[in-house]
Amino acid sequence: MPEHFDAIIIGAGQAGPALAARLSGAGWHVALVERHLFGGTCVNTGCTPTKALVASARVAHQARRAADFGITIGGPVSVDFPSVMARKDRIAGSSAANVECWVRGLKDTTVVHGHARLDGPQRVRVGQRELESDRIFLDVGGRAAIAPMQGIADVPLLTNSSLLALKELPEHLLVVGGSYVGLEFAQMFRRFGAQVTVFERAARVISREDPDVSQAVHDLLAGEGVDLRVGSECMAFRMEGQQIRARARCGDDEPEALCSHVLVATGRRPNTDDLGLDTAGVKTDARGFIEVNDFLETSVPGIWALGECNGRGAFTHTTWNDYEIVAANLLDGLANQNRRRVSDRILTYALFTDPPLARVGLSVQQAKDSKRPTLIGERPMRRVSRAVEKGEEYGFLRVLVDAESKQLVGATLLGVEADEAIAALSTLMYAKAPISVLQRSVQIHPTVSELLPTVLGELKPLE
Ligand SMILES: Cc1cc2nc3c(=O)[nH]c(=O)nc-3n(C[C@H](O)[C@H](O)[C@H](O)COP(=O)(O)OP(=O)(O)OC[C@H]3O[C@@H](n4cnc5c(N)ncnc54)[C@H](O)[C@@H]3O)c2cc1C
Ligand SMILES: NC(=O)c1ccc[n+]([C@@H]2O[C@H](COP(=O)([O-])OP(=O)(O)OC[C@H]3O[C@@H](n4cnc5c(N)ncnc54)[C@H](O)[C@@H]3O)[C@@H](O)[C@H]2O)c1
Repeated sequence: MPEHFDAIIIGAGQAGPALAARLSGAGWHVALVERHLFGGTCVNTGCTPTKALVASARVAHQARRAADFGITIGGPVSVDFPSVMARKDRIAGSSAANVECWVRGLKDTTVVHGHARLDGPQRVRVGQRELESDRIFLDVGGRAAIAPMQGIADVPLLTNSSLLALKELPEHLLVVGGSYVGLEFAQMFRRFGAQVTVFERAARVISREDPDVSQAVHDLLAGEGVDLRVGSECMAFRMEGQQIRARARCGDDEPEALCSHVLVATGRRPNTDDLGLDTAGVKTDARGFIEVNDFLETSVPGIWALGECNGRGAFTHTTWNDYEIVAANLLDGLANQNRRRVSDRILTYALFTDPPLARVGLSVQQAKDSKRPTLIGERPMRRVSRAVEKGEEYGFLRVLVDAESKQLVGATLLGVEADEAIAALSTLMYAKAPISVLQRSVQIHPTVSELLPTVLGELKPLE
């Protein structure tokens, strides 16, 4: 006999637990199925462990620069890699335990352990158990996608998950893919003392960004001794004794690296291939992402898809926003015209190199493509007094403003505290307020944010 629920949620990543809490809080009888670790990618193999490691790497970097600040450290700075990893494990482990404790404590939520598969539009099988509901929520996330490359079957490859489980510092880490995952790991492992090489297939790293932004991040990492090879096509691998020989083709150049470890950071794929979607008729796109409308409803009534698996966002904050949209539309009694929509979301994210790169809205190229008259304001971080005082002058502030409405349409901040300062700009965009609101505001001195009104006052036409 199937067990009946008011809602079945598959996946306890970033949307599942919060949705279970809200639905069960509203009196629904909920089943939450998780096959592996509570908290999903972000807590266990993504944001939390990587940002804990970025913090350790920053301490090592700053300690090496101690003399710049008039501080003497009595001897060379060394990195105790097992202790760094133990700290990361403590932080991520406690986060995962908190999520698990939270969901297990929810009244009216049944936690089911195991791999869930749809078996028709209203039924889910988990091992021997059959669950039934006319509302099913899929928050199954994604995993590392390994790009096809010659010889990869013959060499050991690491993904974000296995790299985070290493016990010893790699002597020479080769990172394939110079984007969010690859660059955060590249910088931190270099700071821990490994030799690091990045092979990126595109003509530049983080190729979704404007070319000068890519270049600034490239120079930042190169300046710390990361060897970056862009335009690395046709990567091939083979074992050479205990080491891995990697070769690429970059135009006329054929760079090679003899490395101890290879991290593949060539993108993500959704966990939809073994979910029984076909049994219910849930449509996916060519890459396996579940097709959803503006309310995150799939092609099958009564089935929603949230988070990374719907292809509408690949960040924790976008998954969380998906949860808010679905919960509000189901529970908040919103009038039809007030229903929350994915299209209300403004793109924002950070690359947590040190200093970080923070983005909201349009890039310069996208603003040009929009054909709207646009104004641009820029300031190097060396003209931001807080950055000078902190001895971290790398980077710049850039804002883009619609010339007619005088509303902010995008910003790129590269520099110390950029990941925090961007929030004022995204809030301005959500408020659909003219930039005069921020220009007339008083910000704390000395902060990076205090220069945002100044940059907005120094606009010129974007050519
Ligand atoms: C190295 C790295 C660093 C990152 N850093 C950041 C960052 O700093 N900031 C940021 O915003 N984002 C970051 N991200 C992205 C972020 O981690 C993800 O976008 C986010 O975790 C997606 O949440 P989700 O709930 O959609 O999926 P997930 O967190 O992947 O959760 C899905 C859950 O579903 C479970 N599951 C899957 N299939 C089934 C099934 N059939 N049955 C039962 N359970 C199932 C999985 O075990 C998992 O627990 C990072 C990602 C990586 C890889
Ligand atoms: N700070 C953050 O918020 C953060 C951090 C890490 C990851 N993430 C999330 O994880 C997702 C995945 O990140 P990612 O960096 O793995 O993927 P990505 O899709 O952003 O980048 C993959 C990179 O690999 C390159 N590539 C692909 N095939 C290759 C090949 N054969 N040889 C060499 N290079 C190749 C691509 O050109 C691209 O630059 C991101 O979309 C992001 O949402 C977020």
